[in-house]
Amino acid sequence: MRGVWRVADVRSAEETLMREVPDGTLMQRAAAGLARRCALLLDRVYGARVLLLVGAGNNGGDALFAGALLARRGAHVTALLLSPDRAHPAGLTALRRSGGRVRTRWDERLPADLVMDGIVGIGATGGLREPAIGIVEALAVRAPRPIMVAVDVPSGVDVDTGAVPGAAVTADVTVTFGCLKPALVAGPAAPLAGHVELVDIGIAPQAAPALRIAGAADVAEWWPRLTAGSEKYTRGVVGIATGSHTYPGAAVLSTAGALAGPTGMVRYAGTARAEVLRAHPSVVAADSVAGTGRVQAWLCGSGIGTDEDARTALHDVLGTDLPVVLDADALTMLVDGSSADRLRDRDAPLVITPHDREFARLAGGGPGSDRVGAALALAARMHAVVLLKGDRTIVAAPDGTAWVNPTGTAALATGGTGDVLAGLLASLLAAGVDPVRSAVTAAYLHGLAGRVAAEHGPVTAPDVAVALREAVASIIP
Ligand SMILES: NC(=O)C1=CN([C@@H]2O[C@H](COP(=O)(O)OP(=O)(O)OC[C@H]3O[C@@H](n4cnc5c(N)ncnc54)[C@H](O)[C@@H]3O)[C@@H](O)[C@H]2O)[C@@H](O)CC1
Ligand SMILES: [K+]
Repeated sequence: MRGVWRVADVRSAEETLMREVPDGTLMQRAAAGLARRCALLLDRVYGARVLLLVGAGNNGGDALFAGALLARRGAHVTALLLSPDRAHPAGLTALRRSGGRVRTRWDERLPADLVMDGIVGIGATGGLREPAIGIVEALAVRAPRPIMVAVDVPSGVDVDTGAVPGAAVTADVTVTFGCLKPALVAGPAAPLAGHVELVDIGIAPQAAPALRIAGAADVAEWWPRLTAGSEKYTRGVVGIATGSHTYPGAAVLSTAGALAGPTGMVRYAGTARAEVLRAHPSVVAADSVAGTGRVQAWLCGSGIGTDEDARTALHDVLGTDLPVVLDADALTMLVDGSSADRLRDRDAPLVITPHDREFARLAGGGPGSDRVGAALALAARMHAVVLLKGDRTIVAAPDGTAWVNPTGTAALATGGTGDVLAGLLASLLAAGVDPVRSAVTAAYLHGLAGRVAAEHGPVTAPDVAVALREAVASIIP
């Protein structure tokens, strides 16, 4: 698990460390890491043209010291000071001593193979301002485009939320210091960071992380293991109430997702039973939730519709004391309030898996640009684990913990992939995996499956279901 910390926690960790090391040590470590990464990005440092965009604070200081290191290796380094009176004095001295040049006016002709964005870092408030906006926009359309390296964070983003309030830098690489920050991994800011590289400057935040990122090792650890004594109920039997005459595909896909999980058996309940059995002969099928044998978790939602039968299915699923995943149509039915009593009376875990439009219906407004904050608020209000889908899927728990999924891919933006995800998630719940871990694991493997499927051409939801098995096999020893 990797942690992601907010600005206040980064600052307090920096202050603790700064009391123990000589002045300027942290900035020297940051600048050394930054210069090393920039050198790798350039074909050749000697003779390369490097442009530093230098703002008023220490972020500009990092850029100046890193520029000095590159200048010493023979790069032609020019610092453009956006607030000439406030540029980091020691950084300026170091750059000048190393042969770097300093400019205070933007000029279209300033050459650049590589641009270092040291306009603003964790001290930022609001979007970029002039003259930075004009300069960043001009560089973004320059041909050939220079390599853009953001110092700590791309300037212009809201570091704590990942919102992008106005103009912002789009980086190829972000070299960040000490720890990851929310804007590098979540919200509309995340894609602006490009490839994120973490430089260890020795800080160790003590606060709980604002966000967590699971890795393959976590997923492997949480995945239930088979033992000599395993049978279907120790592995977990999952109930699937999805699909309908009109949308049998949703039932087939969510069942496929469940079968790729650790489940010992899938029981299907609904009117797409013929199609489900044809695709998956191992499934035991019934017409209704009430007529289904013993299960250990339910998935209700996708393709089930919102008619009387669908409402009965939802009501019956929520009436159990089992963990439940609600998706798609089940979320639509939740909004009318008719299941409110059932929700209120439940103690068992509830996981909901909305995309943005479903989220808006449930929450009374879209997630906006603070996706983590919005997901956490809905999780607390509904006493549910919220898996908010997106290219950086968020998992938010009612206790205030939040995760962001690192494996997402645009290849998954195609109809029916959410059904596969929900099936896998329900399968993990039925196996007794904690609801947050189930959601995080399902998102992780689903993303990986999307990537695997994309290696063979354009991706459809059945491809993702098939690739899920390969993704599971690649992670679970
Ligand atoms: N504190 C530390 O120990 C370390 C800090 N480091 C660097 O220092 C940065 C933080 O430095 P600072 O606290 O000086 O803050 P910043 O350099 O992030 O920015 C603060 C300055 O930028 C101006 N500013 C704020 N919002 C702006 C906007 N939207 N557009 C343009 N200008 C804006 C403010 O007037 C302020 O003077 C980090 O991001 C990192 O790059 C690193 O050197 C590592 C060590
Ligand atoms: K920056």
